Amino acid sequence: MLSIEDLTVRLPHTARPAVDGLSLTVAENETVGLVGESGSGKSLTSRAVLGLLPPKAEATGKIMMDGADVLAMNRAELRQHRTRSVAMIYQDPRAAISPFRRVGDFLTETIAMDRAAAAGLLETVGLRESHLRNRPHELSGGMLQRVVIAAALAGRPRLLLADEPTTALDVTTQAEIIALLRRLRVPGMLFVTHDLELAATICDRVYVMYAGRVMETRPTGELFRDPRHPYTAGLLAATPRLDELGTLPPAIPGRPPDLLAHLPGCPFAPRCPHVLDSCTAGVPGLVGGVACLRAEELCDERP
Ligand SMILES: Nc1ncnc2c1ncn2[C@@H]1O[C@H](COP(=O)(O)OP(=O)(O)OP(=O)(O)O)[C@@H](O)[C@H]1O
Repeated sequence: MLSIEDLTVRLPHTARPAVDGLSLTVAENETVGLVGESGSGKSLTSRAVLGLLPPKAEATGKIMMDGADVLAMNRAELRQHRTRSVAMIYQDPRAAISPFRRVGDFLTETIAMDRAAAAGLLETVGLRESHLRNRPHELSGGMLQRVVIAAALAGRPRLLLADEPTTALDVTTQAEIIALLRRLRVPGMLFVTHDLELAATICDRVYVMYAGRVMETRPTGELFRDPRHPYTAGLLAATPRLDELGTLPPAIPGRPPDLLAHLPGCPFAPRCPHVLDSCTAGVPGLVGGVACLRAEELCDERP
């Protein structure tokens, strides 16, 4: 359904691309995660799929959605693409709806549907027809995210792009929204999050991204049982676990590089506990879903 091939996005006045040669696919009936720390290029990637890059950003590569290249679409094609083909839900639902408009007006005017259809959609996302009369401040963050999801579903999109859709919500509401997204069964979903654990609850496959590049991509279960890239292993080790409350997990030392840093070789090398001189000599390609020169050797060393 979605096939991104060698996508590179450069922003003005930067030393390296914010998205650097990224390839990714989402097949029919698949939920795919795009996971990484802040600044790794996840949001730019999902915005590129919508054809919504910042002004002056230069994108190369291909973003094929059901056979059509998003990067080559004209305005009319993009409009069609953004309603019928892909829809996006963002982190903050309050930013998506004007505080002065009633839910019903938002759905019927923005999305051009009648009230009966709007009421039907609200029901689909677990709200009632009476919520059509509410203004945003009368609803909780979770209810408002349901309204935004209803709006995203209106054009019956093939692909739902969910960019940190639960990050602004409390844990219980987060679980409800995840359950709703699973239940909706949109034909395909790209789920963007910094939270590897959360990705595991909903995604079939995960792409782990760092400094604009894919570090590791494998089916979710495998990635969790047996992370092969030192970055994935670091992210997993840094995730707080419910059964170990009270102890802080070890964070990956250092910080992700900014876009002004030149990065010869593996971008994770400066933070990697297994770095060798050869790691900075050239950029490692993805082999068996892992972009690490030492992946096999490290795997063999493990107990
Ligand atoms: N409009 C913009 N103008 C300038 N720089 C930008 C813009 N959008 C993103 N960037 C930069 O591009 C890089 C990738 O950003 P992006 O938002 O895609 O990362 P992310 O992984 O989604 O992180 P976060 O979770 O913090 O949003 C960052 O260094 C960011 O500062």
